[in-house]
Order: sequence, then C-alpha cells, then structure tokens
Amino acid sequence: MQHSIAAEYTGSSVSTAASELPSSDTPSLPSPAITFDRSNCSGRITVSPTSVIAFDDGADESNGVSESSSELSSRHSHECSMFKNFIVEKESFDYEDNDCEPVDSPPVRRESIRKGKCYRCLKGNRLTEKETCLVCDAKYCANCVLRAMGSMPEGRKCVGCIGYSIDESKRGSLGKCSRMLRRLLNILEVRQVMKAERFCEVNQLPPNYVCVNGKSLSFEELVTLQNCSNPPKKLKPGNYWYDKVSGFWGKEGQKPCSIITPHLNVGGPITQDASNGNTQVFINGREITKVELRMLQLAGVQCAGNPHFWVNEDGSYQEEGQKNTRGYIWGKAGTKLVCAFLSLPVPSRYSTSCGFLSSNVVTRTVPDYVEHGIVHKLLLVGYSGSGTSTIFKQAKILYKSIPFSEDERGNIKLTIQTNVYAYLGILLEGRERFEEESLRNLKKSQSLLHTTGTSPKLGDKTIYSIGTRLKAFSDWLLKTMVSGKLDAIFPAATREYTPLVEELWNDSAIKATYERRNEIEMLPSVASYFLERAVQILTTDYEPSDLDILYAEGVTSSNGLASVEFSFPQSTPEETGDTDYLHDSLARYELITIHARGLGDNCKWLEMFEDVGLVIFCVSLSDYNQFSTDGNGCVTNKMILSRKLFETIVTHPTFEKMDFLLILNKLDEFEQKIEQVPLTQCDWFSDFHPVISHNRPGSNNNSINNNPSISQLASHYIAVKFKRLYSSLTGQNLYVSLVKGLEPDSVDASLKYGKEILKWNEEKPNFSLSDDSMHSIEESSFSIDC
Ligand SMILES: Nc1nc2c(ncn2[C@@H]2O[C@H](COP(=O)(O)OP(=O)(O)OP(=O)(O)O)[C@@H](O)[C@H]2O)c(=O)[nH]1
Ligand SMILES: [Ca+2]
Repeated sequence: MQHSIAAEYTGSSVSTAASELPSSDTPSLPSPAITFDRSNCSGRITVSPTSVIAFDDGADESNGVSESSSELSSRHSHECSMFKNFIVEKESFDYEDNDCEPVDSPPVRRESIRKGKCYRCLKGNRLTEKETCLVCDAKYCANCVLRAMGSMPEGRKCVGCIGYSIDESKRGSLGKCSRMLRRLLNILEVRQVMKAERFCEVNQLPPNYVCVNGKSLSFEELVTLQNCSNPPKKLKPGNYWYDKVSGFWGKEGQKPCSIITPHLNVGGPITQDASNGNTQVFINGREITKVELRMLQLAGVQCAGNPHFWVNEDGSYQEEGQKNTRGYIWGKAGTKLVCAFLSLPVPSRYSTSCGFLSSNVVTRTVPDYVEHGIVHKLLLVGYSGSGTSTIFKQAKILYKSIPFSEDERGNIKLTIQTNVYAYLGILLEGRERFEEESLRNLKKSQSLLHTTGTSPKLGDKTIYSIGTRLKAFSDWLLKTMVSGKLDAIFPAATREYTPLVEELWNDSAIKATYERRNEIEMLPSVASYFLERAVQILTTDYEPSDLDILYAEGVTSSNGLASVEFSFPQSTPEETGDTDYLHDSLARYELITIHARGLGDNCKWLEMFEDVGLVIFCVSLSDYNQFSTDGNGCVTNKMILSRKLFETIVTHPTFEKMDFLLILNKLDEFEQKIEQVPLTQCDWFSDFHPVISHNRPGSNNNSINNNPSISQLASHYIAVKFKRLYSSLTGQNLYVSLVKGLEPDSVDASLKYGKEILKWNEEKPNFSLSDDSMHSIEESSFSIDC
C-alpha cells in the first residue's frame, strides 16, 4: 500500500510534496494530478483535469479469476483492418466482418497472458486506457476498439461476442459510457450505442437469475414484475423477498429497500426469516429488522409484546387476528422523515418533499432512464462548527433551481432575525464590559489626578455609556437571552423593537463597541455581515437572499438531519470540452447531512447510513488554535475534538470498506490565520517545521514563484496527518479536498471530486474484475446462483 502524499512529506522535501496541491487562488479539486492508490486493489487511478483516467486492469498471476479462464475464442482475431472510419463503414461492417460461423457456447473470458496489453495490437501497458467487452472481458486500446467492436449493435462487445448475453457482473455498467468511447465517437453515436446496450433484447436480465421468495422467476413473472406500475428499480440478478400484501421489497436477508406494486403474482410465498430480522415483531409473516422496528416506534406504533402486524398497501395496520385497524403507518406527519432518516422506503405516492428534507420523489414526468437510475447517497458529517451546514446549503444553491421553498425561506427569515437579536445581545454584553473597564481606568487616573491636586470633574461617563432608555432595552434584551427565551419573543415582536434597534445601532457607544468586536470572543465572524444591515433585516418585509441564507447560522433542520437530492448540472461538451455529461446528467445524488450531536453516543445512529456510497467528513482548518469543551467538560483543542469524531466514524463497523472524502474547510480563514498563529499551537501538529524560502514569505501566489506558501505547506501537512491516521486505522487511502465553504466554485469542485470517487467505484468492476476487494462488494449485493 502506498500513501502517495504521505510518503513524500518530509521536513526537507515539502516543496515537491506541496506541488501536488492546488494553488490557493484556485482551490478547485481535483488538482491537476492527484494520484491515489487504493490499498486493497492493485488498480491505480489518476484523475487529471483532462478527464483521462488511466487504470490498471489489476490482473496478475496470483489471481484465480484470470487463471481459470480459458482460451479466447478464435473469433477475436477476426478484425477488420480495412475499417478505419467507424461512421462511414459501419453499415458494411456487420455483414462483412462478422463472417464466422455461429457457435453454441458463448465466448469465454480471455486468459490474461498479455497483462495490461491491448488484446488486439498487443501493445500498451497497465496504464493504457482500454475498453472492455461486456461478454468476454477482452480489453482494447483506443486504436483498436472500434475495429474490434465494430458498430456495436448491442453495445460494447467484440464483434464475435454479438448475440451473446453479457457477463452478469458487468450489468451495473450497462449504458455507462467510458471516457474513451466518448472521445472516439460523436455524441449521437455514443447515445445510440448506449441505448442499444441497455435495451437490446439479448442484454436483458435472464428471468431465472432473479429469485423472489426463494423461487426463480419465469419469463412471464419477470415481465409482470418489470412492467407493473411501480417496479423495483434497477433490477439485478439476485435473491429478493417480496411482501405481496404491503408491497415491501428487499434483498434476501436485508431490510426493505423499496415499496413496489403489491399483489403481483411473482415468486414464492414469503418466509419468516426473509429479511433476517431478529426483533420478534412480525409484519405480514416476516420478522422485521431492527431499523424497521425503530421506524415503527418513532412513528408511534405500539410494539410491546412481540406483536404480529398485518400491514396493507395503504399503510393501514392491525394486529393479526383482530379486526380493527389500529392506524396508518404513513398517516403520521413525521414518518416519512423518519423513513428517509433510516433509509427505509416509503410508498411513492406519499413521498413528497417535506421541509428541508426532500425524499426521493419520483414523478411520472421523469424520463425512464432517470427512474431506473439509483440515487448515490453522500453522507456529510463533521464536528460542530466545521461548516457542514454551509456546504449543504451551498449544494442546494448550486444544484437546485429553487434552493429553498417559500416555507423554508419564511422560517429562515425568523432564524436570521433571531440571530441578529442574539448578536446585538452579545455586542451589548461587550459594551458593558468595555464600559466597566474604562470606568475602572478612569477612576484610577482620577484618583491619581486627585492626589496631584488637578481634578477636572469627569463624572462616570465613558464612550461606551448609553442613555437610560437604551440601557433599559439592553438590560431587558440581555435578561431575555440569559433566560433562553429569545426566540419566543423575537422576532414576533420585531415591529415594536425595530426603532429601538435602529437607535441603538446608531448610538456612538455601540459604534465604539463594534470597533472592538474582535475582542468579543462570543461574537461569530459572520455577525458583522448581518449586524451591519440589522435595521433592514429586522423589518417585516425583509426577504433573505441566498447569500444571507448561506451565511446564516442555525438554518438546517431542527433535528439536525437534512437531505437534498440533485444531479450535477448538465454541461454541454462545447462548454467544457468534456464529453462526460451524458453520464453525469443522468446520475442522481442525495446529499445527507446530520449534526454530530444527532449521531448519539458513540455514533450509534451511524448504522442507519449503511447504504451511503461515500462519507464526506468536514474539518475546519482554522480550528487548530480554537478550544471547546469535550464530552467530559474538559477544555480541548477543537482540531483534536474533530480528530476524535473522525476516528470514531471511520472505524465504525457500518463504514467498513467505505470511501471517505476529507474536506479541509475554511481555507480562506486558515490562510490568514497561519500568518499570525503558528500551527504548532495544536499539539498534534507539533512537528510542523517547514523550511520557508526567504524571498517570498507568506505569499499565497505560487504561480509566479514555485515556492509554496506557508498556508499551502500547512494545509498539506494537515492533509497528510489525516491520511496517515486514516490509513493506520483502516488500511485504506483517504481522499482529501481543500475547500472554501463560502465560495460556491470551491464547494462545487469538491462535490464533483466526490462524484469522481463514486464513479470510479462504479467503473472499477468493469476494469478490474480480478480484484477481490472489488468483487466482494458486488457479490454481496446479489448472487447469481439461484
Ligand atoms: N471563513 C469561512 N467561514 C466559513 C467557511 N465555511 C463555513 N464558515 C462559517 O463557519 C461557521 C460554522 O459553519 P456551519 O456551516 O454552521 O458549521 P456546522 O458544521 O454546521 O456547525 P454546527 O451547526 O455548529 O455543527 C458559519 O458561520 C459559517 O459561515 C469557510 O470556508 N470560510
Ligand atoms: Ca450550523
């Protein structure tokens, strides 16, 4: 296993190492060449801005899969050298080149004697980009692929493999075009080939590969299942259970993953242990899983005494043997939210957007391909104050046409107004402190003057003193804050207090206090943004802008759980020079965030997120000299607290083998702070002793000069610290991204980096089937031996 960055960092060779980081004025990632090694796989991926993914097919002698393969059918040597141009000659290709006799047995996977080499020209190495045949796994380089695969009437298959069914382990990549093909073909051709690949008859799922309640399906049953009004999405070969009464559907031995049309006549009868539950609570004869039980409890269903429930498709339920309906599972307002939280399905007609949480609404207007697509889940977590909510809000603003609904905006407005009162209160507290302080100083100097005999009467007024009316308001506001009733009184009473606020804000004492705001620790830095517009914000017709919402504290949902579903905006190839968009515009993502507090003791709720594809962990770089109290009330460095949470989450059993993306956030604040405050203030970073060149100390701009700035060295050093920690805990490689959470482009780049990681995971099986670690992921999700 290698740690590409870690290995390179030594005190003396920092400049080479830091050159991997993006320069600070372009914080976008992936940086020009981020090389990362997956510890458990031999594949090596290089992401570069030109979208070239070089990969190693990972096959080697020690691998059982490739060794057991036998000789490739001789038909693979049939290549048509006369066809140089795919477009012009593709018509003739099918007839002239495919001249071999049909054989009964399908082509078999090629022995990988030519490790890394193109199967046709025998040139290239592991890093050469290649396209793979969906049937026999033969791999071709860019020069050969069109000759070897021809017009691709059934998608990516060698000409000799046309007519044969695909290797089931590659089903997930059907219709997902590689970058190489997108470069070689024009966009219409790509579309045509991918459509053929997905929909041509021979590539369809063989019915007997799908097993429902222990029984393999017949052709008719598969048709029934796939053509019902609400079919299982993206059906793959595998063993499933199906509760025909309620429509619950899941993989054998697992919790339900969707609710499909009920009463379909497919498969056998459901068994008690279908989902491998151990709760002694039953729904329609199936012992339910722990997560479902939790859902029922949160939905207010009485589950004491090991009841057996009968749940109908409409969610009405009764206890077995009793006549009366006890209630409706989906009738309760919070149930949908709970289900989304627990990753449990809800019936499609109930799944409408709810507050901050928009569940997977699938309307009939959504094109087919989207509906068949799965939603990639990204879990965003971080220590308090690290910026998770900011990144979440950025995602909404970046990717949703209506980032916040009317309702949301209304609530956010109230939150912002309450915040403004809170900031004012903090400011007033500061004023009191400054007043007392200067009074003390005044007294001191007065008594001094008194003894020397020259005593001008100064009274007890200072520049921080306010008049009685404002003093009364101030006292009352502070009292209200201390009692914690601020949001009960404000902003409902805003109309009444706005004139007083205006008077206060214009008062010279407050102005003088505000000048010294840096000395008021309680006042967050965003406060200025709002305070300077306090009067306008506190009017009744104030409407928060997206930027206001982004900057506002405390805006995410009250239970600390929020999610947003989106796809990355479709960019056209003309715009970006990238032909990646076909895949991108189809893929759906769900960003879920939960407040660290909401994860419970030892993060026990994390198990509810077992189906996420990537965990994004957010750390605030500027925390290195900040302190907070830990669970036991000890004052601890916040970077250390952040690290503790990181350790707990990455080692949580739910996230075994999960990919992690570390966001090092607040780079902007960090760049400024590091000039003043040494990184070694945090014990964890005590060995940071960068060698800094003399000519450009502290410069952030290394486009003129190759010497990295102190902030680059330091952020890089922190990245390495986390990478080492992560690999010591998990044996895997941590992906890292430097982010300025308040800058949309920076968050966009980072989330797209997350997407690349997911995509790489998806494409992996396509490229490197021989690798065990990749195999196990695919295999656990379905089995094809039924
Ligand atoms: N300067 C700067 N400030 C940031 C950045 N990202 C977030 N912030 C600010 O940091 C503060 C905390 O950010 P949040 O997004 O609320 O962090 P959080 O992790 O949700 O915090 P909790 O709700 O306390 O758990 C807010 O005032 C943000 O505006 C950044 O990249 N740079
Ligand atoms: Ca927050």
